[in-house]
Amino acid sequence: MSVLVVEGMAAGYGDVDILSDIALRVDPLEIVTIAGTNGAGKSTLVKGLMGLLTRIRGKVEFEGTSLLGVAAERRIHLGISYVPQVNNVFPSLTVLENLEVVEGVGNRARQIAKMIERFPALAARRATRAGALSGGERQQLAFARALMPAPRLVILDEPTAALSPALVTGVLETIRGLPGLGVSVLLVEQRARQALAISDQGCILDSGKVVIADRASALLADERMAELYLGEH
Ligand SMILES: Nc1ncnc2c1ncn2[C@@H]1O[C@H](COP(=O)(O)OP(=O)(O)OP(=O)(O)O)[C@@H](O)[C@H]1O
Repeated sequence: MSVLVVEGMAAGYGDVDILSDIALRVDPLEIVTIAGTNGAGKSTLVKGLMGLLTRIRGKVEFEGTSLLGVAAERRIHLGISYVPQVNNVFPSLTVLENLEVVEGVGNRARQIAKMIERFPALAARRATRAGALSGGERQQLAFARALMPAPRLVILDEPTAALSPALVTGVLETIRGLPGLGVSVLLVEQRARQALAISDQGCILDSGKVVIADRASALLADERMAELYLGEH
C-alpha cells in the first residue's frame, strides 16, 4: 500500500483555489521531490497535507486513511512528521530540551539516545540553547526532532533553503539515508536537480498544477523539461 496518495486535490485560501487537480503518490521507503518555481504552490501543498488549510477537497490518504478533516496535531500520532522551513526548533530551549518536548514519542530515553548517536554534532551541544547553534547544527536538531516519534513519513519543506552551499550536501545525504531507517520522504525543494538526484520520483508544480510527474531519473534526463523547470545546473 502507498504511504501517501493524493488525487484530484484542490486547495487554497479564503474562497480561492491555488492548487487544482493535484495527484501524487509516495510509495514505501521512497523519496519523492516536489519542485517548482516561486509561487508554484509548493508551500500551499505542504500546508494542505499537514491539515493547515480549511479550503481543501479531493483525496488525501495516509496508509489508506483519509487525512481530510484530521486535525494538524493528530498527524504526528498517525506517523507523519513535518519539518517546516522556519521555526523548526525552539531557540530558547537547549538541544536536549528540544528533543524532550517532542510529542508522540514512545520510549523517550531510547529515542533521544538514538538521535544523539545519529547526529553526532548534537552530542557535544546537548546543553546548548538551540538559538546558539550554527545553521547546520540547527537543521540536524530539526531532523532529530522529526525522527523522535519514529514516523513512517517525513515531509520536509525546503530543508536546504537557509543553508550555505557547503552544508547542502550533508543535509541531502541525511535525507538519502532516511528510507534506510524505515522512513518515506516527501521533499519540497528549490534545489530541484540536487533533490531529484537523491529521489525515486519527482513531481513538478507550476501555477498550482502538476505539470509533470515521473521517475526522478527520467525528469533529470529530459533536457527540455529540465531547462524549463529545474533551473541552472
Ligand atoms: N495565505 C495566503 N493567502 C492567499 N494567497 C496565498 C497565501 N499564501 C500563498 N498564497 C498564494 O498562493 C500562491 C502559491 O504560493 P506558495 O507559497 O504555495 O508557492 P511556493 O511554490 O511555495 O513558492 P515559494 O517557493 O516562493 O515558497 C501564490 O500566488 C501566493 O501568492
